[in-house]
Amino acid sequence: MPYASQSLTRFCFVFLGAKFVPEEDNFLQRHVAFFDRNKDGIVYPSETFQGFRAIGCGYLLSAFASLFINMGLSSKTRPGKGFSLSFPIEVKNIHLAKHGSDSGVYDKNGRFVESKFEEIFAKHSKTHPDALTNKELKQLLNSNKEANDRKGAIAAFTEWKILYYLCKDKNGLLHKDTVRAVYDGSLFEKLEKQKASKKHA
Ligand code: HEM
Ligand SMILES: [Ca+2]
Repeated sequence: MPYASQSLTRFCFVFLGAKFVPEEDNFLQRHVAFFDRNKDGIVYPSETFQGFRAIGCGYLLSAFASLFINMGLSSKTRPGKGFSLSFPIEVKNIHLAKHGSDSGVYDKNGRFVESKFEEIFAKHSKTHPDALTNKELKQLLNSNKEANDRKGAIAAFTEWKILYYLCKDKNGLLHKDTVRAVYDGSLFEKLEKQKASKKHA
C-alpha cells in the first residue's frame, strides 16, 4: 500500500473509529481476524498472544505461538514493504502466507473449498463417521505432505496438533463441526466465550 493510503487507513481507524472487516467469503481472513484484537486490520505479536490466551492456551504456548507466527508470516503479508521489527501481519493479505503440505481447504485466495473439506473426512475418518482419531489425524498429515516441503509440513503439523490439543473430546476425537468452525474462525469466538463463562462461574 502506498504511504498516503496507509496513513489514510490509520487516520480512519484512529479518528473515525472505522474497523477492519474481513471479506464475508474469505474464510482465511475470518480465521485470522479473531486475533486482530483491536480490529485495525493488523495482527501484532501482542495480539496473537492475547488471542491464544483468550481461547485458553497457557502462557508458554501463547508466547511461542506469537513469536513463531508473527516472525514467520509478517513479511509474507506485506509485499513491497520493508522488514518490520514489530512483525505486523496484514489480515487482508493473509492468503500470501499460505504454505504447502496443507489440506487445500483454503484456496489460493483464502476461500473455503467445501469439496476439499468433505474429502478430509471421506478419506480419513474410518473409525467414526464425523470425527478424526489421533491416528487418523496423523494419516491426514502424512497424506498432505509434499516432497521437499519441511517448512510447510511443520506448519501444518503445528496447526492441526494445536487444534487437536484444544478441541478433542474426552474420547480423543476431533469432530467435523469443530474442524469446520476453525476454518471460518467461529471456533475461536466460541472458545473465548467458554473460557470467559468458566472464569465467571
Ligand atoms: C489456536 C490457534 C490456531 C489454530 C488451532 C489454527 C489452526 C489451523 C488449521 C487447522 C488450519 C488448516 C490447515 C490445513 O488446511 O491443512 C490453519 C490454517 C491457517 N492458519 Fe491457523 N490456526 C490458529 C491460529 C492462527 C493464527 C494466529 C494465524 C495468523 C495470524 C493463522 C494463520 C493460518 C494460515 C495463514 C493458514 C493457511 C494455511 C494454508 O492453507 O496453507 N492461524 N490454521
Ligand atoms: Ca490489530
